[in-house]
Amino acid sequence: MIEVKALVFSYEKGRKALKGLDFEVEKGEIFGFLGPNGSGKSTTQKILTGIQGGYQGEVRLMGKAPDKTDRKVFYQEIGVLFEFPYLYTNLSALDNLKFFSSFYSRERRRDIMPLLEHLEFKMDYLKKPVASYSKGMRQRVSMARALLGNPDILFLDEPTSGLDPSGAVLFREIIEEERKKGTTVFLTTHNMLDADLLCDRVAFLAEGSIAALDTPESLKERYSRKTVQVVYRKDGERVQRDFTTEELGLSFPEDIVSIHSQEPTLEEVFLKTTGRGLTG
Ligand SMILES: Nc1ncnc2c1ncn2[C@@H]1O[C@H](COP(=O)(O)OP(=O)(O)OP(=O)(O)O)[C@@H](O)[C@H]1O
Repeated sequence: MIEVKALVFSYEKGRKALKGLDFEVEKGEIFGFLGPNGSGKSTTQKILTGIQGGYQGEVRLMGKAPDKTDRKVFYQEIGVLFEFPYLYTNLSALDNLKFFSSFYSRERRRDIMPLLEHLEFKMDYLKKPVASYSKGMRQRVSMARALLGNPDILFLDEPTSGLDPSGAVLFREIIEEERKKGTTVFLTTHNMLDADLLCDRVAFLAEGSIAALDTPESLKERYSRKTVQVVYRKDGERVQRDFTTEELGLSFPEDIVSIHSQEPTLEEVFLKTTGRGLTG
């Protein structure tokens, strides 16, 4: 669905924002694109969605170069939820969605009301201006806008940002449902939990290059310390120590308080792979 080969892009001469990206995303895959500020996520997203041209290398979405294909057709095929607000804040959710809906063909267009209900949008706000909505409510309308045309590829930038925990769970369920229908999802995020729970594969981006690309499970296994943290009591004292599983044996002699396996989090793997945190 998405093919990227040797993608290089510079905003200024002699300074590459993207230094040769290679990756492919299969149909129906949820692909995570993770990186700290300034690593090149937005640039990649702009190129993939046809907003930015002038790159070197090859980019194909459904076999077509996004900056050179017929825009009218292309924008029917993709759905976009980007971080910057792209709703008319003086209009209501209903008017925004009616307006955006008019761009889609009858076959693609989804009914607005069931979509908003599914996103648990508070209906008493339906006709109030978006400017009066909370961040979570705006995010629901933005997601409705992204899904309105039943896209083949869904671009999501920090989809759960501004949502409370139950809203985040709902959004993850909805993203999963989309994937089950065969939608390909390109997810840009700092949120390691979203990446871990949702993504089939993730790419770690650092300074314009992909530092690692694999399933969350494989990445974590690769950096697993293969130790178990045991808290036990010895001579009345609480002791905490890491043991290999062999060391531990089955007949651990002490009075065990708790045992924790030492699987790294995706965040720790990111730090090890790129040498940087996700936030700076
Ligand atoms: N319009 C622009 N003109 C010049 N340089 C730019 C422009 N936009 C981005 N850059 C530079 O390109 C590099 C990649 O930026 P990009 O916005 O793609 O990163 P990002 O990973 O999306 O960051 P963030 O998480 O902050 O959105 C950075 O060094 C940035 O300063």
